Amino acid sequence: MLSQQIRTKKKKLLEELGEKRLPYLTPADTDFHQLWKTKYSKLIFRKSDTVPEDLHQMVQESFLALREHNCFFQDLVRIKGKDFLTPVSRILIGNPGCTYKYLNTRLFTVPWPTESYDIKYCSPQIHDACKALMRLNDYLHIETVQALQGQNLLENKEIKDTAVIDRKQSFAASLTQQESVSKDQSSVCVSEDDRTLKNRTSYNLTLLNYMDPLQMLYLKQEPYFGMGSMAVSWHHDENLVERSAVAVYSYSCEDSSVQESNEGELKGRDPAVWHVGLKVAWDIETPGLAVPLHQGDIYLMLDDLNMTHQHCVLAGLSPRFSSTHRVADCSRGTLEYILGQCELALQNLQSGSDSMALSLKSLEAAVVKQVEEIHNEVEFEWLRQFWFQGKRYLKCTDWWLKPMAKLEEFWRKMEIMTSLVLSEVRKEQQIEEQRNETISCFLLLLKERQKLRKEWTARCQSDAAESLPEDQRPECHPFWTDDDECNMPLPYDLEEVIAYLQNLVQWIE
Ligand SMILES: O=C(O)CCC(=O)C(=O)O
Ligand SMILES: [Fe+2]
Repeated sequence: MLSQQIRTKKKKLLEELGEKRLPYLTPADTDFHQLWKTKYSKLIFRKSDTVPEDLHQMVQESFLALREHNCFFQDLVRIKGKDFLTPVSRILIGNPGCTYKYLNTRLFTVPWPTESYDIKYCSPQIHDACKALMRLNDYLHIETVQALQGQNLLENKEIKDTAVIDRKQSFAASLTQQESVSKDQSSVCVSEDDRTLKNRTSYNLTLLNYMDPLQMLYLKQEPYFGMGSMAVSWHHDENLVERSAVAVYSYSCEDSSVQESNEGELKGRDPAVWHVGLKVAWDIETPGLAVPLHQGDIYLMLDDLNMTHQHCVLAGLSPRFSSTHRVADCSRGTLEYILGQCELALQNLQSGSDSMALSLKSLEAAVVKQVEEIHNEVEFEWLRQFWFQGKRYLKCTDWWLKPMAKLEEFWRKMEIMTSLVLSEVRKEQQIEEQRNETISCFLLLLKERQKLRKEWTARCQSDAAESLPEDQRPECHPFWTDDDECNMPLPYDLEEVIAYLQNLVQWIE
């Protein structure tokens, strides 16, 4: 649905609700487990005592170490064209070179220690923390696979049963078995199911959240059910592989002296305790669910739960960390991908015989379009996203600095390529069909570039941006003015270039 329609629908619902609130259940309600089983069955909960004690210890120490080293940051996200600072502070940890985009913000992983990568951390504790979270990731992966197998969520029941038997044998043994009966249809499907299972559970990163409610001046109130203060508003998780699971480890630093309100005494959820809230999307019939989360509890959102339902995080009174493991859709989100794109674009650039004069190999519309698209992608999805987050990544590791410098070098070459297209266009030549097509494509992409540059300049100058401490303040980079001696072939502001091309297009038509 279009976001405008969603907004209208949401607004209408809230107006209809007025002072009334929709019902929701907590463990204090008799129907709680029945509702969970029937309407929220793909939400899996594991109490802290099911998790190995040494893992708890490692993970909890990591959270505290990362907080100690000031590695958590509020994100300056953009929703419906407005800038907001998230109440929770975050850090992304995961596979080297991976990114995760949410609410128009691309977060870059602090890499966890991965074989064959030489990663330098700012302190040994940060290294240990990343390592511990990778161990938690492995643990949650196994838990998720088991939960999915237990839930009959694989396509075909019969095949699923075979798969379970297979997994009970050693990996090597099951491989041999599959080979020996490879002509057997069901066995082929088993491996397909295995692949599906792997694709939907191989968490490649975790987004860590931290919030101390007592430090927050204002928290939004949950609007539909009256569930109280929210740390994270209702949402679907974005940018995930379709039907992939999400696993969350929750660590609220509960003080044993804080008295929990007696069960049954209160109406609704206990405001002292952290909860995850769930609702069925676009459904006001089904009551909501508020599940209390205590120190070290885990929950999983399996299969399409994240699509059919929304979730939110309801704040308690104590500071709380969570580690949310995801299968990010990295098809356009890895360093490897964007470097590959840049190399593709630069294939259209050639240096002449004197090796100084640069020129373009092709002026074909499709080629120019592809190059200018990649130019926009590297500028707005990578360079500006990265520098917008200030120097935050340097708190943990310098891992991204080199790749960013490389991407900027590529981008500079693409600025030259854009200027070369422009000078070709300026040459008065016989006007041919192909040239018109090239100019229109080119113009469209420059307009997009200009629009996005304006948006990013504004984003860097918002009140929220300027309220941030110096070391977190967004940097509008790359940025240059006409007097800068930076040898840029084109101005930052493309207004005049666009006006010129616009004119040309009109004249041709
Ligand atoms: O902290 C949690 O329990 C979940 C947070 C969440 O929903 C998110 O970060 O997307
Ligand atoms: Fe979420």
